[in-house]
Amino acid sequence: RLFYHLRPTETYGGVQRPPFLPDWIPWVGVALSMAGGDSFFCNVQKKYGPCVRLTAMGDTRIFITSPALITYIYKNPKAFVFEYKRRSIQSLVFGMTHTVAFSQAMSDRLFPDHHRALQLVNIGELIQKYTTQLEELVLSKVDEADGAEVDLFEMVYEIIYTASAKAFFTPSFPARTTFKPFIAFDRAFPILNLARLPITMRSQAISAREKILTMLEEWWETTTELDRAAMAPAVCVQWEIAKDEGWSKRDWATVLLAETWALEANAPFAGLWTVIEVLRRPQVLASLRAEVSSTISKLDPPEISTLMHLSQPELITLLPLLNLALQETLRVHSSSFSIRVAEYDTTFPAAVCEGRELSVKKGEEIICVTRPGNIDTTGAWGTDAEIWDTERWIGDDADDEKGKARGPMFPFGGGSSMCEGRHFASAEILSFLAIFIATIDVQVVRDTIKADFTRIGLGVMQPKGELRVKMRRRQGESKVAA
Ligand code: HEM
Repeated sequence: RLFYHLRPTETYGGVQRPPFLPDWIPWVGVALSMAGGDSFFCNVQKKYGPCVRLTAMGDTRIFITSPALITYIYKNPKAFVFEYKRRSIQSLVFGMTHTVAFSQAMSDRLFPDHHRALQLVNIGELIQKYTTQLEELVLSKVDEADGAEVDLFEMVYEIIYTASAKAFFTPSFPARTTFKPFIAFDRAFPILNLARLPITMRSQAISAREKILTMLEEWWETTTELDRAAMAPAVCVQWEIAKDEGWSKRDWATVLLAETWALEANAPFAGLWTVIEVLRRPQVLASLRAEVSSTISKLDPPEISTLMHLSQPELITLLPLLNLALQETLRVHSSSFSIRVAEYDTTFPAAVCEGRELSVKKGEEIICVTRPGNIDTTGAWGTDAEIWDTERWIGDDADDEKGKARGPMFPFGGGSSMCEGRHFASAEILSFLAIFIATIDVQVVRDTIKADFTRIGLGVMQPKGELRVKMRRRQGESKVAA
């Protein structure tokens, strides 16, 4: 630190550069501190401001933590671009051939067509397919458990994984056999993403990826033309491009893997965290149950199935409390790094940088660290920002006497690269929560669940620990059981 303070202030084009944070471990830099918990970025922000340069795992990049600066980045998509990173992740992490990942077809067709296919107007049927799968799975799993002790974490993850994968990729998708290999690939994701790690240190992670790619490739070979036509619109549009461009079977499998990861890496954990938080608060559970029951009673027929098959906007309107519980989960349990690359030399204006301009060089990577703003107890969300509390959303605005402090949050990123799957994800999680709350009685036996900070920056955080429960179908819910 002393060394840092003795260095003259660095400038570029006459403008001050973002301060460079010192570190002591060559190459690894601050990576270990970063993965140690929330205090790292909170302390950095307090000491050096909302924009710093850090070295972690061989890369020096700009990290920004203030909502004002993050919003500025999202509002300037021509200056700060995600596309290059999206292509390189497709190649580095999912294993696509470099020439295909950087081909014209990706930018001209795949990215825009995929974006369109996931818009709200195009996912109605997909949501129906998902909820049909989900309903069957939830009820059969709970009947199977029949009061015996189970690991709720594993059960919920497997249910959402299976229902969403079968909705996207048709019931032919081998959810049962790919489940564990997919988890192994997901665990390998952070290592695969380290471009500068020597290949020998990435070999285990690459094997995990190759295993799931082979399974996806072999499954695709068994699908019929009818199956292929019944895939989610987002899959169909990409398959058309793969055929037109003559991509290899392996490259096509990497597209399927990227789709599976987008689908399964965040949403199931958002559902799971909401269940965990609700089970820890019996009063919240009672209010949510009352909301779901009262909504079901007004439907025709008055059954959980009718509720689950509503559209995403209808679910949000009819289940406002449940939606607030989900929003609170996204606030407290997400940790996203939204990555952009500077297209040209530019300057962050003083107005969004605590009164001083900071220069950015062409090609530099900028990481929008979205979490500190959500949980900073001295920030916009108030002194209890670290606590999951649906009450903070009640009331018209932050000044309302019932309402608590509220600030901005970016669980789905922002600007032109905002998450394309957010509408599907919201319907997916809400209908899962509705059926879980309406149909199941849960008795928690052991809850040692905590957040795993080692996966910082990858979206909804993953839980570690155990959630052992006993569960049964709720008594007296004949309409539901029907
Ligand atoms: C709770 C669930 C989810 C969360 C929290 C989440 C979060 C995010 C975040 C933070 C980004 C980066 C945005 C940015 O940098 O501005 C992103 C991008 C993306 N997400 Fe999601 N996501 C979720 C579910 C999904 C689902 C279900 C899909 C699709 C099946 C999906 C598809 C995508 C795609 C394609 C992108 C890249 C967008 C682009 O480059 O333009 N996501 N997501």
